[in-house]
Amino acid sequence: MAGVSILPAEVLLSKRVQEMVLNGEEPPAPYICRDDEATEEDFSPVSPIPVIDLSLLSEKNDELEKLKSALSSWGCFQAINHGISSSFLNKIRQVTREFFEQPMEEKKKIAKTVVDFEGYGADPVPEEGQSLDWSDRLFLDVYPEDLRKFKFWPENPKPFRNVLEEYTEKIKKVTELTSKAMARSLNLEENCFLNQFGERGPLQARFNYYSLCQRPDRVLGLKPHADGSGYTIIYQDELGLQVLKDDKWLTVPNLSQALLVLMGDQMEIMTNGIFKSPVHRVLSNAEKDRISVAVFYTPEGGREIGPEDGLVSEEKPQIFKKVKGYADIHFEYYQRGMRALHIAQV
Ligand SMILES: O=C(O)CCC(=O)C(=O)O
Ligand SMILES: [Fe+2]
Repeated sequence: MAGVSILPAEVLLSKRVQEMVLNGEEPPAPYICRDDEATEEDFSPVSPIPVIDLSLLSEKNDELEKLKSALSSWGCFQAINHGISSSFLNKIRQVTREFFEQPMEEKKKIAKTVVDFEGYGADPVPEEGQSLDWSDRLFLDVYPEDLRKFKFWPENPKPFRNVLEEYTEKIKKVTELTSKAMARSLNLEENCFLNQFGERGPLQARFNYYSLCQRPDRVLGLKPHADGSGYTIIYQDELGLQVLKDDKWLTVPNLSQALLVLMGDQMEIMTNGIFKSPVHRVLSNAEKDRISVAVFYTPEGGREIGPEDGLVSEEKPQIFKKVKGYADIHFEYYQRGMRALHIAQV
């Protein structure tokens, strides 16, 4: 292979993918993670991920049943009528795109190091042998408000900060509505999941920029993983996200008004395995760049979470035990390219 890179991941991760693309560089070896011939499957038609109308979930009706079925089989659904207008979603899209379009010097004002989480850059360096993602990120803690570190919030584009503050408030409402509806769909007291998350259950926003790639058959925008969150709410502006279902990669449709609600491992634990935390990944694309904004909703770190009592019985034995600090354990495994859910198994 021409131009095999001997640069260690630390060095590569201190350089932005967007810079390499602008310089016309081919993906260096640590990014190469695919030599399969999966490209035909890659561009398979979008899949029938259930669409749930959040405005219909306040009553007991078919929509609740649909929600339960979606989360038990797919582990995700496309939420519509979630209370965030398309014009506001457009604003989030615009400030995200404008942020990444700025010159590198501007973005580097809020650069993170390769060991940090918050700020602009790449994920922390994974364990040796793990491939790198063909994407750049801006990661920010957005809730609770007193945990915001404004030194990492972009000053430009100017509206970024206000738009993100408003988006956080709106997403917080979506999590309240969704958490209650999920509980009711399982015949549980509606606040049970919210109580497990805790009042200060954090929201973290990850703005992802997936640059064009001339070798989409060799790299991934984001490697296969399941989220360590309670659940994650994703806005995307182009196709690329795929969910693994019955051993097949299925593309999440790009509905302009929808938000994808995707279960993380901690909801799988809290529902005693009824809701599934799906493995997902993001493809690279040679023709269209892509942004997504993923907001992770996670139980407070110091709290013990576990299966709801109402979901455990003689017929449905407890399959997960109570765990604390799961997100950190998840991350350690993620860095090794592994899932962590087994550590919570009984
Ligand atoms: O970019 C996406 O659509 C998904 C992002 C994602 O899975 C993540 O940030 O964990
Ligand atoms: Fe994810």
